[in-house]
Amino acid sequence: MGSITINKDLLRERQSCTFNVLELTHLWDGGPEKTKERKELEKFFLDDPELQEKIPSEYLSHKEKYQEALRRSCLLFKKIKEWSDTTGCGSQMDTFQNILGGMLGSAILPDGVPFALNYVMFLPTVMGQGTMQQQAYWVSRAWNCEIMCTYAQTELGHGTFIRGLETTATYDPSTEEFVFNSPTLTSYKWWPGGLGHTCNYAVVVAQLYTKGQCHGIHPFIVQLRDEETHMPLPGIKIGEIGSKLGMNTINNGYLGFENVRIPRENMLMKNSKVLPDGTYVNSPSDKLTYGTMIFVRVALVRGIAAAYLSKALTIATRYSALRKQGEIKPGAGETQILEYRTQQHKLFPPMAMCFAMRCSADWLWDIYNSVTAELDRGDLERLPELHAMACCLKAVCTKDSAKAIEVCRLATGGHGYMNSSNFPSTYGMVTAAETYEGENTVLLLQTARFLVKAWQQARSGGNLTETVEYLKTMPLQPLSLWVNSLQHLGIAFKRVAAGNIETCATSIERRILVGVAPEDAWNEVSIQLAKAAETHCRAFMMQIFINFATSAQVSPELKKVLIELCELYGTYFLLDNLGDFFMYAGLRSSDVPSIQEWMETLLHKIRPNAVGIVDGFDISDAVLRSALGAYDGNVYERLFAEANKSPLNAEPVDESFHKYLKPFLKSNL
Ligand SMILES: CCCCCCCCCCCCCCCCCC(=O)SCCNC(=O)CCNC(=O)[C@H](O)C(C)(C)COP(=O)(O)OP(=O)(O)OC[C@H]1O[C@@H](n2cnc3c(N)ncnc32)[C@H](O)[C@@H]1OP(=O)(O)O
Ligand SMILES: Cc1cc2nc3c(=O)[nH]c(=O)nc-3n(C[C@H](O)[C@H](O)[C@H](O)COP(=O)(O)OP(=O)(O)OC[C@H]3O[C@@H](n4cnc5c(N)ncnc54)[C@H](O)[C@@H]3O)c2cc1C
Repeated sequence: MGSITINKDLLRERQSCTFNVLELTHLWDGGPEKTKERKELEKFFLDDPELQEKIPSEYLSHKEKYQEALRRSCLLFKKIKEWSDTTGCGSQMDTFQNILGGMLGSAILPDGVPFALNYVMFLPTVMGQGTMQQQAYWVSRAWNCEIMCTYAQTELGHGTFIRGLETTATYDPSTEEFVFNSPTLTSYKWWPGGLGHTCNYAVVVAQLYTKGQCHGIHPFIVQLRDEETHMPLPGIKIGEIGSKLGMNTINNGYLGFENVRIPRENMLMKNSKVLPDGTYVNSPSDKLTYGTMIFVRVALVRGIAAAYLSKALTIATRYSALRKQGEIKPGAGETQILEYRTQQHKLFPPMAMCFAMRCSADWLWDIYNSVTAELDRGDLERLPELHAMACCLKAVCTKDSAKAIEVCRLATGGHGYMNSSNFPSTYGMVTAAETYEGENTVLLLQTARFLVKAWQQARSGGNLTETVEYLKTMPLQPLSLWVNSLQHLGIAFKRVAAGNIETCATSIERRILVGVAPEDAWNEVSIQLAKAAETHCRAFMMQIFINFATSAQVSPELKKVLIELCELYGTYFLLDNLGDFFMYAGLRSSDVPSIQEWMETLLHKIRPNAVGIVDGFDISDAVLRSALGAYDGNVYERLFAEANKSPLNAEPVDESFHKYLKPFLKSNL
């Protein structure tokens, strides 16, 4: 390879950018201090040669991949402690978030961190559902990695319908122990991250039986393996579930129980309890058991959906600025593919989505923290709204992100199909989030349940919480003529959501009136219900983005870009769902050409800043891990270098030629 210089087209793009890229980086990170901290953190971890990949993981066997991931995880977590002890810079929680779900983790362990569940689910469950004594004991042990833990809820037979879990925990007052059993094959735990060969403890969710009565599902801490030998304890049947579409180093496992006994104190008893004599004490709300799932859904919107989309966009946009293919005007010379309006339509709306996701994630994180504090004071009033918003934002953002990452891959043509583009592993990571922590359709239906209730509340003149307030006002406002403005977009999205919710509510009512059972009516209308939840989420994201773009304390140049992206978000989804806007928002077909033109003009306006915007995400090459997306744009040299890492290129003639191909060819002479 020749000497590395910055690609000329990328240089030109950077020179023509109209805003200060560093200002965007600071805005994205949450301030200059945060940017500084992130960069120091990245340097500390990514400059360590021991944490760098020696052989691309695609060329390792399944077992080697796991072993290498475990080696790096141990080093990584030692370094996290070193980092916090020596720098005092940033809270450990920030660092963990960056490692487990954020950019840093994806640079060092792109196919998943086998320790993730210890931090993402075990610790939050103990903190949310354990008593003070339980927290004091287990949190420090797990936090300091004296033990390694996971969260075992899903079973072979049930993932969504958790009330149907089959694992049993039966209380034995004579020994003050719970006895765990897996009565059927379908009751085996299946999926928990790190369960296969990494963890020695787990929170296990099981049906609690005491005094002959079942009290539903509850969380327990169960030791799985000996702390010295790591051998499975008697009665524990444990293993790994095998190779998957992605996340192949997170070590998902299975787990069965045969009369496994644990002390009574290992039931997490902050909410409900079993007394030594076996008396069951009820929780103030059975929904509190579901708290950890809310936490992870909240964390995923930023940590997975927005973060991985920003990576895919950086790769595809830089590549599109330097890749030349064909001519727009014959004889005018080959054009950067980013000049094609269709290419801009592939890349710029996802850029807008990325910003909308980030604003929504910040809002969600804030309300998560305030509602959690209210729950601790026994106030459950805002829990349904938090649950509803966490569900729909998790579903819509992971869906948009996965879809957009695939569009980014397609936008890079054949080279995007290479593992060295880093699209396959990025997609594998994000599409998993469409399923785990609540399958997306199921989560949308949870939001719909809240929305239909809110609709009924609005009709009967009751009070409504912040996110559904519009259900009261929207139907009353007269439909006005269409105006191409952000304000009108915000209202139109709410009208569409309100209209969809009303359609569902009246469809259900109509069916019930003619004698359909309410549950059947719900199922019959559920296609529309899932859609209503999505339109509610979209209206929410539109409004949050409008508030953010119009009130951001930034330079006029950057503000202009934010507003353009915000308008693009609105026009893109409007044009993609015209039927809804015709039905509910007063749009007429004669309005459409001007909106189409508005959207096309926005693509044209964003075009000169496209590279600047993705540069503003400030994702280093070590984090991007992409031959197509590196900052210098030396794509072809990098593709060659990556191809030469293929073990097949180690010898000019592979031994299989002599073994198979040569005899075969000769036999045909
Ligand atoms: C340090 C941190 C760093 C973070 C970094 C970023 C992250 C990085 C991550 C990378 C690593 C990846 C790790 C992968 C982790 C995956 C782990 C899992 O999947 S684990 C497995 C995850 N598994 C799943 O997610 C399973 C999905 N299934 C479920 O969640 C539930 O079973 C269900 C919701 C579907 C139904 O439940 P069911 O009992 O049949 O309920 P009904 O329908 O009958 O409704 C009854 C009432 O309850 C209400 N309500 C419901 N939920 C909640 C809630 N959470 N709250 C409050 N309320 C709730 C509901 O509204 C209703 O209210 P109302 O109308 O009566 O007033
Ligand atoms: C990579 C990965 C990591 C995971 N990690 C963990 C972990 O650490 N710990 C853990 O406990 N679990 C984990 N899981 C399991 C995960 O939480 C479940 O897979 C998820 O909750 C979905 O459940 P399921 O697989 O049973 O799907 P199902 O519920 O069987 O869904 C199949 C289909 O049925 C539909 N469906 C189901 N119920 C309804 C309904 N009520 N209404 C309408 N449609 C419905 C769904 O929409 C979907 O289309 C992980 C999963 C993955 C993929």
